Amino acid sequence: MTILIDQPPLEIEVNEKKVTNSEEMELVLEGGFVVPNANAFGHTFRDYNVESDRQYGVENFYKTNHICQTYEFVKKMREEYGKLDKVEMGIWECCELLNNIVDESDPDLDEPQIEHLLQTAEAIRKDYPDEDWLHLTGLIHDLGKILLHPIFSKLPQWAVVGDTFPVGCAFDESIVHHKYFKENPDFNNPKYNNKYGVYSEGCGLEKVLMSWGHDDYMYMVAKENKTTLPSAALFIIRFHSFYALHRSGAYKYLMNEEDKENLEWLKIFNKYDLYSKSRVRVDVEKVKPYYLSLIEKYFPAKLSWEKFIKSQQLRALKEQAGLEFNLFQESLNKIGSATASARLEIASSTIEDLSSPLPREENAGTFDGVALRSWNAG
Ligand SMILES: O[C@H]1[C@H](O)[C@@H](O)[C@H](O)[C@@H](O)[C@H]1O
Ligand SMILES: [Fe+2]
Ligand SMILES: [Fe+2]
Repeated sequence: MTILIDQPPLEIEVNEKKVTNSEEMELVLEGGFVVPNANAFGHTFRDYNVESDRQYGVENFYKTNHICQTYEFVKKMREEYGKLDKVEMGIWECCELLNNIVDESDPDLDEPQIEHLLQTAEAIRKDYPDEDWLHLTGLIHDLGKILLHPIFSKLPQWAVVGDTFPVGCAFDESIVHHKYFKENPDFNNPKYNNKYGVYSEGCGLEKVLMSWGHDDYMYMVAKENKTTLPSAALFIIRFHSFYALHRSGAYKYLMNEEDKENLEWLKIFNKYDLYSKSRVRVDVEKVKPYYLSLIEKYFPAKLSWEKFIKSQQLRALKEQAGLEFNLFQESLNKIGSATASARLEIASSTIEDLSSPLPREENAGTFDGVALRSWNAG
């Protein structure tokens, strides 16, 4: 029997079987991957309203994210980060740097990101052994989270992670915690707050500005460094967090024919990205040679990345962070004082980080392998 889980299909159906074991129903993807019934915290995947240890942080994350991600903000970030002339680094080096990064927007995972990359890639590899490009896509899809790294850009979480959505047209109601968009300046701007906004029917997603974060950044890095990965891989990287489209079917009218084909692969990819999240760790050393061979096949040994933002952008970010700070203060009034002071500390340190002097240009050369290793060890 073929059934679908968790959302109505768009153009394709990912074949899944429902099998019964002694106590509960499990969902099995066509290739054999077993979709777990619950995430590592015992809740349904992507439940943004269930009370859990992560719920407060995740909701607060989306509040800030939805208020700060405006059309203007995205345009500036794309311009700045599209330059890609500051740092040279290989793909695997970047994976290793994600060893210390935890994503605050994710209700399903609090493991370091390198685990998530390998879990996704390995789950795909088992079910699609011949699609090596898709294994590598699994490995690299979240590498853009390097923007959070203290020795990289150190952007605040709201500017890096979480589900993404188009800016420049109306925010669809299917977007997680949609209510917080009311405070986004674009919400009341007649240029942007209607179905098409600055876009047109079938214009193609390539032309659509998405809220700024790890997806768009990694897409730029892969594309500009002339990866030989197929267009479906680049599409997956750029839109894998666009749940409003691939899960809820919103914004379909912006797609062109090529987008529709690529969306089929994205929907397959998404099952592995989402449901492979677990506490079971992959043996990094064991799988490393395989992934190094794929990296060599599809990428140059060193890629160019944009690491720092310039003063103008920094100022803009500081203003946004001021907004973030206010949000924290507002929430302080609502929660108990012990947690409140802890939150205040976090908020203030975000502001401090953003106010610290700009890194000097001469620091922005090739990565020093030794320095990187010692940072990791420390
Ligand atoms: O919280 C997660 C996380 O940031 C993922 O990397 C992203 O792809 C998802 O869309 C989001 O829900
Ligand atoms: Fe992601
Ligand atoms: Fe992911």
